[in-house]
Amino acid sequence: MRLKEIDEGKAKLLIPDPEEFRKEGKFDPSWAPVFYNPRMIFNRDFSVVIVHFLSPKTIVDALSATGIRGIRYYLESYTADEIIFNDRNKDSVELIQKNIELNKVPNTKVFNKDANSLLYEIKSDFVDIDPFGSPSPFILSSINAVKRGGFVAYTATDLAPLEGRARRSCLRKYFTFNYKLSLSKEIGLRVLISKVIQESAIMEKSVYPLISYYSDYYYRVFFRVINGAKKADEVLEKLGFIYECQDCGYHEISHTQCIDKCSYCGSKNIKTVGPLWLGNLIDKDFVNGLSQNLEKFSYLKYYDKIRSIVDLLLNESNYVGYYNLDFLASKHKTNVPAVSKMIECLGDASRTHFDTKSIKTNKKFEDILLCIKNLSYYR
Ligand SMILES: C[S@@+](CC[C@H](N)C(=O)[O-])C[C@H]1O[C@@H](n2cnc3c(N)ncnc32)[C@H](O)[C@@H]1O
Repeated sequence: MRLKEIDEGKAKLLIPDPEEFRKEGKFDPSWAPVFYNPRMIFNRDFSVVIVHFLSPKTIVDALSATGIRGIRYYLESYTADEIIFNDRNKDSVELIQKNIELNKVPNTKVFNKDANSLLYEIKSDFVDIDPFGSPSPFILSSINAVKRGGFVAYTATDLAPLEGRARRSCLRKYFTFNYKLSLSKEIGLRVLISKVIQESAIMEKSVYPLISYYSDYYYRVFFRVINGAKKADEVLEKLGFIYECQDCGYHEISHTQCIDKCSYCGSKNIKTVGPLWLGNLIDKDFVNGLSQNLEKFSYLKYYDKIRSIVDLLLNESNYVGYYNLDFLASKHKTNVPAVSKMIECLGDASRTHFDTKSIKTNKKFEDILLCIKNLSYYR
């Protein structure tokens, strides 16, 4: 394999030369013997920031590929004494060794194991799971590997099941009865969180989302892990269901799946999704602290994007209701109002990072419909 040296953040990185694996002028990172995806630089930039504020002393990069994550955590998050790298692919492990040397990372261990077997042998302050597709096969083992009071993060790129487009796959991987709804971008993240909560509860542990978001083609969630059966029971209480009326567009949460009609218009044409997480998607104190000290990461390629998503996450976390304006306008046969006009009309609402055509608000459904109708009339 021919190697090429690139820079990412403060790291120098050897990756398989894409030119060698190009087919008919095209290149996909999965065609190379070791995986390196430049489309995930934002994910890694943001992770470097978040990990800095978590301050773990030991880190496991359980699915390392080139080793870029663990190396960047050492070079840029400035908190870890020891980084453990792992990949079941032998070519990866050879490249990880070279990249560790290139970046002079001390105190490392590199394993060539199945991540699940490794994660049952070790304990760490922070475990990062960044798989191809769903993180579900690694949830139980990764929670097991987190030390008391530690942290775990997951990337999930399998949006089709999470957003309800692949319903059977969602049931298999997340044990959620899912449908594609107008608020499925947010629901997908809540389905993923619900699965992690359920798996943790098996081990009498509970997890709390510190920061979670959607970007490009994936979800990313960082959790704090707490021990104790009682706490696990309390978190499970916050799992539930949500239904969306296919006639009027109203949606409501419920703690039971047995909902037979829309409580706004009485229609029986409703779709119910669950179990899913009904609690907060971020820990406001944690994200506020991160937001106030973000400047030290202004050298990052995606600093501006991190700043804007952090601001949006904080703002939208004040609201529960999620309304896609295209969907509501189609149900009520109005023009689609501009998001800015809807926010102005409601007075108390936010844009959402999930989708540029949706808003978040705690206003009553009647008020939302009134704004849509008035804005449509005056267009
Ligand atoms: C999406 S890539 C990781 C990308 C990397 N974290 C990054 O930021 O560039 C997933 C990696 O997991 C490895 N992998 C897949 N299944 C595994 C398993 N069960 N145990 C260990 N490694 C595995 C693959 O070889 C691949 O290198």
